Amino acid sequence: MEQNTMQPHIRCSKEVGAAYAILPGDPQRIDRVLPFLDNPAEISYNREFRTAVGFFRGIKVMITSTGIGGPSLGIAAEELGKIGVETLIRIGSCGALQPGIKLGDLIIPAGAVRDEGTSATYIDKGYPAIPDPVLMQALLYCAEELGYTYHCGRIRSHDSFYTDIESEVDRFWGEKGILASDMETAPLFVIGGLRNLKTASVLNVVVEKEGELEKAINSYVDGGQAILGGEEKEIRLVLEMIYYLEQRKRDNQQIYEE
Ligand SMILES: O=P(O)(O)O[C@H]1O[C@H](CO)[C@@H](O)[C@H]1O
Ligand SMILES: O=c1cc[nH]c(=O)[nH]1
Repeated sequence: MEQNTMQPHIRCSKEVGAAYAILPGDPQRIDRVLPFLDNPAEISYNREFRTAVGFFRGIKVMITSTGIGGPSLGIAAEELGKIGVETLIRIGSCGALQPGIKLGDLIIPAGAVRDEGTSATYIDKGYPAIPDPVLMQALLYCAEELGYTYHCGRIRSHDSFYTDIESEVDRFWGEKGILASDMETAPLFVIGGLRNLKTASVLNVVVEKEGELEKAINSYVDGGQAILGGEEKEIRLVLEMIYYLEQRKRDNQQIYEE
């Protein structure tokens, strides 16, 4: 498919001209990113895929929601790659699997257990679900600079919420040192690796370990303060990281040209 072809699901083409895409699951999270940007504009909304563009300190970014789960994340990531996006960073929510991780803390995944179906349709489970190392290093640096509480380590991406064994499964992975669960990070990392896209993820904790899942997610939707604070931090962190990367690129170019 030609790169400038209108993509069937995200309904965007190469005309957008952004190298960076920020990926919330929830289309409404885009409303909380737009106040950080200059000249923000929504450019498409089809199914769960809502896209807006804007500028952060002069850098063009697009924000595309991916919906819930690996299949729709996979469609969004593939179509974004086809229109020339090079770097995809998820801003998601997650449930903590370790004690001491609090609502609104940030998780920076260094890898993800591939406990979902989408990435398995691409390649054997032995293929690692890991972020781009440069992006991860930049996220850690910027989180330190911003003074945010974060936890970096392994997470798990899953496909189900309400099976009869959810709590046992969570306990199992918690005992293996897994920090948190979400549904899209592993397929994002795997598809990124296979398609030569740079990927990373930042997750906001919306359920504490063995917390009441439904109550906690209702509280997020209803505007729970700690959780919304975490969301604002993940947005700011990712934007600062994009700026930091662009500054570094510019400095390196200057050194090269001198
Ligand atoms: O808040 P988002 O980014 O959608 O992420 C999490 O929330 C959804 C489930 O409530 C899943 O998509 C999960 O990964
Ligand atoms: O356990 C959880 C909690 C929030 N979101 C998820 O994807 N999983």
